[in-house]
Amino acid sequence: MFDTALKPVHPIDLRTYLVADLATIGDGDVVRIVDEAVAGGATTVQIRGKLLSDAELLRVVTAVADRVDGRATLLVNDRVDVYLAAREAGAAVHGLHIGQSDGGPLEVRERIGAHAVLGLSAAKPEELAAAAALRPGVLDYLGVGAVRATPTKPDAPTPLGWEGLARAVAQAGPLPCVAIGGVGFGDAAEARAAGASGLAVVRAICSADDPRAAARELRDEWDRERIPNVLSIAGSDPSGGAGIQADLKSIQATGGYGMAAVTALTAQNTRGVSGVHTPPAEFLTSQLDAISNDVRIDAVKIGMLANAEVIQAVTEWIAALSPKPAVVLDPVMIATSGDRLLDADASRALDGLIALADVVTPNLPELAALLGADTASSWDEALGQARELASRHGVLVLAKGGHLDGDTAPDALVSAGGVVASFESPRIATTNTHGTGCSLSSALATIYARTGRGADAWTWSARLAHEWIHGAILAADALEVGSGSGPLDHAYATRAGLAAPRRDAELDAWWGDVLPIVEGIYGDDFVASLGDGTLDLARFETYIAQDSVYLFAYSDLLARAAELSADPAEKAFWRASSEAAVATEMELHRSRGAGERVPASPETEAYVAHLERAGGEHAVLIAALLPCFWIYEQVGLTLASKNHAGHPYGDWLSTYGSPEFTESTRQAIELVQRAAHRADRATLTRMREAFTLSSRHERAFFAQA
Ligand SMILES: Nc1ncnc2c1ncn2[C@@H]1O[C@H](COP(=O)(O)OP(=O)(O)OP(=O)(O)O)[C@@H](O)[C@H]1O
Ligand SMILES: Cc1ncc(CO)c(N)n1
Ligand SMILES: [Mg+2]
Repeated sequence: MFDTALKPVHPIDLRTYLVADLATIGDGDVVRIVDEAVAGGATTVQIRGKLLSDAELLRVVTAVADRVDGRATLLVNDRVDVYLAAREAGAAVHGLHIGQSDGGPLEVRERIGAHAVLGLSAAKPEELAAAAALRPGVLDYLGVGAVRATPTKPDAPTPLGWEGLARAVAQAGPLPCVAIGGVGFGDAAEARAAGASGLAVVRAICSADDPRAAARELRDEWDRERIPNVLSIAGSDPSGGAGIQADLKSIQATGGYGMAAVTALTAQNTRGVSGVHTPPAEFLTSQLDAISNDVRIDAVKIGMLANAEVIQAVTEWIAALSPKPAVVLDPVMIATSGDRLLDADASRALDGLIALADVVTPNLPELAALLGADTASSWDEALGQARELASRHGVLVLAKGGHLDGDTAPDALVSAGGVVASFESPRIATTNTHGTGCSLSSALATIYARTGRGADAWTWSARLAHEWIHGAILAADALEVGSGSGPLDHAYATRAGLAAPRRDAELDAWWGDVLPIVEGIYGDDFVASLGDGTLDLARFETYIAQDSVYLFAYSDLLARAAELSADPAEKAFWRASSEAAVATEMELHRSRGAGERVPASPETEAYVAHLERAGGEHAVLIAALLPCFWIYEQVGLTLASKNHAGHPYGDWLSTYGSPEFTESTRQAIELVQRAAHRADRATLTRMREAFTLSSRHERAFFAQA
């Protein structure tokens, strides 16, 4: 028997929400359809029977509840009496979903008690604001739509579209929202980008020949974070610091399933390479065929290739793959020890393989060798060479500055058009950097395969890979491997988790949560046209006027973060950020002659209200403040390459694409990360929710213009 008095332990799972609409199902077998859908992965089921009498609906609900028996959240549409009667009868039914006209949520909540689930349909700004203003515990979620015009809800107001959904989700405040109305297969990415917590479908499952397969497909699409299968094609380094050994550790550490085909065997340790044995290239082809004949390959990382025959074998095998996986080529030529790992005459053969890669990750000597040029002596020179290589092969180049001296270790993602994004971090004073390049390229391939979608996926993946490798190098000195240039600690995040709950991966996970929302921001025409300068000036001024209102409130909240900070250095950072926010705002608006302050829009009000709500608790407040740094920095970095003299919005692009803003973002990330280390589980959950909510508000803020 299912105890409906107990609220589901976890918040309601809206990911794959089936509306079993009896009018659509007609004389189909609703119990079978629901049972199949739940078996396929439907997480919540709503029984809707507009034309049935209470008695008829009760019979259906009871029958479905008996079959589902708590394997999914079961809700009744509209009919409070039917829900209460079913619960009285001990049926496994959790609650209700009501419309705007079905009596207010407060009365319904009174009648069904605190533990039942209650969802409400909402779409218009006033409906959303009213729902968000209710005290916690009245509503559990909102059904927001119709996203598209749909025959099953002919009386719905004009469709929201995806940007309308994003605005609605932001105005819903802390309430999770399920997107409904004309949505189905292929919509998960957009719905996630809008900040929704799931997709509600009618026909996609009710009218499917195979409801289980339909539900499974919707669920898999929503859970897009598959574990990617990543294949390393590289050499063996028995000391474990580089080659396939490092690749497998890196792939696993960054969320993939690692496989490896061996191109060459080296006799190697932390002091150098004492021998190389390269089996016949035909045997490599046998290894590769064994994999591609059996395993879905999501990404390939190519490392040491040894000679021209091996390069040819790999080129032919990659060219024949269909569908083509993401390909990262680490052009390994010289080991950290200086020993050659690629025959001198083989560099030319590499050109054919580079053309098949998505990203090439040369260090400075390799970059020069690929161009037949001298090794760059400065970072700017290296960037020029990277751009040359990118345009020659139509490939992205992740130029690595590890070999430079100086107090930072810069990396940069470069395309034929120039620098797409750069990632600076302090150079770590250690000699244990054996295999950093192998590890970085494997991490990049894996993170891309795990999270990559859309135009800037390589940028985010490169950023996450860069942050991951930084942690692995920082942790290297704790290892005791060899007397030369030692390896990294690829397992640092997991190892740390074993000892004390270090949560470096925590913010990676938070960023993963909001990645789709950030992608949505890139997809909105406001940001795209801001970047290429075609944005209508009036729209930009609307945005800037609201930004002025927001920055004033935001600077107060940064000052509050300073007050709440215990650590003097942290206090100083938030206070400086508060002053910078006002200064930025004054500068941007003064230079544009913005008039007096305009009243706050609903989006601005909702965002500031959210930050105010977070303002009581230091850790939650700084988590809520972080997206304004991090998302603006990402947008700024991504648009930076579109900046030029005379760009109509060059001031905005320069502000948010500047190294100073990147540095303050990095500091803000570190401070929130530190607070996350100290937080207990409940606080961490509140921090993560605040971070996600702010990200939604960021998207709505851009979209309002
Ligand atoms: N001392 C350091 N401090 C911080 N980051 C570093 C340091 N050395 C290397 N890195 C980073 O490690 C990554 C690999 O860069 P590097 O130039 O070492 O590649 P590589 O020479 O191909 O490495 P290897 O050939 O040993 O695998 C880059 O992201 C770089 O910024
Ligand atoms: C096998 C192998 N591949 C790559 C490198 C590059 O570091 C290395 N040292 N050894
Ligand atoms: Mg290397």
